[in-house]
Amino acid sequence: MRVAVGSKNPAKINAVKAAFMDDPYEIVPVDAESGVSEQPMSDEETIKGAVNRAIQAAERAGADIGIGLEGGVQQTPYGLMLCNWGALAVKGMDPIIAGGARIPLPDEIARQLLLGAELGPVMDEYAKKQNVRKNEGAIGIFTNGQINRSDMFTHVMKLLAGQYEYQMGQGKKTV
Ligand SMILES: O=P(O)(O)OP(=O)(O)OP(=O)(O)OC[C@H]1O[C@@H](n2cnc3c(O)ncnc32)[C@H](O)[C@@H]1O
Ligand SMILES: [Mg+2]
Repeated sequence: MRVAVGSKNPAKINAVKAAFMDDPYEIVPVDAESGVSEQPMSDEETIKGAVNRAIQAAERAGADIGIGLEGGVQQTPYGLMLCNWGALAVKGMDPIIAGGARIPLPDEIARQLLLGAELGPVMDEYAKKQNVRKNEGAIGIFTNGQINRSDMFTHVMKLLAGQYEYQMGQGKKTV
């Protein structure tokens, strides 16, 4: 079964591989547009990005299942939180969604995002590293390496794959 992932980011692709490890699955990374801003600023926008990527990835790769993983931030009374969402799309079914772990961003990072900067470059400058977004991610830096971006997306992927299996088991039909 072909599983298309709407991203070429290794932190995301590794997470999809971890959830669809078994033989019948072939993982196909493809470029897909999120259709939302480069830096989504709410859960709603981030979910929309994940769903758009999932649908487009499945279409572009002619795959049975499309996966979209999207990172963003959400303002809360406790600070600007990192938020991450995943979507799994199968033709004829409503997209399945699942959210990732969240932590507040330090004020110094939040301030820059609220002024319009993107988290990727802000994190590289802060950590004095390159491509943090493709490696440990902001979540890896701010959890002292306890949970990296791939771990976090792996959890999201298990939430997606598990809901998909459950719905299939309940006899939900695809058209
Ligand atoms: O190639 P794609 O799949 O687009 O992967 P990406 O790393 O750009 O990831 P997203 O588009 O999902 O994330 C939206 C923005 O937030 C940044 N971002 C999200 N989570 C991050 C993290 O954990 N560490 C660093 N940057 C992150 C990312 O660089 C983008 O600017
Ligand atoms: Mg991006």
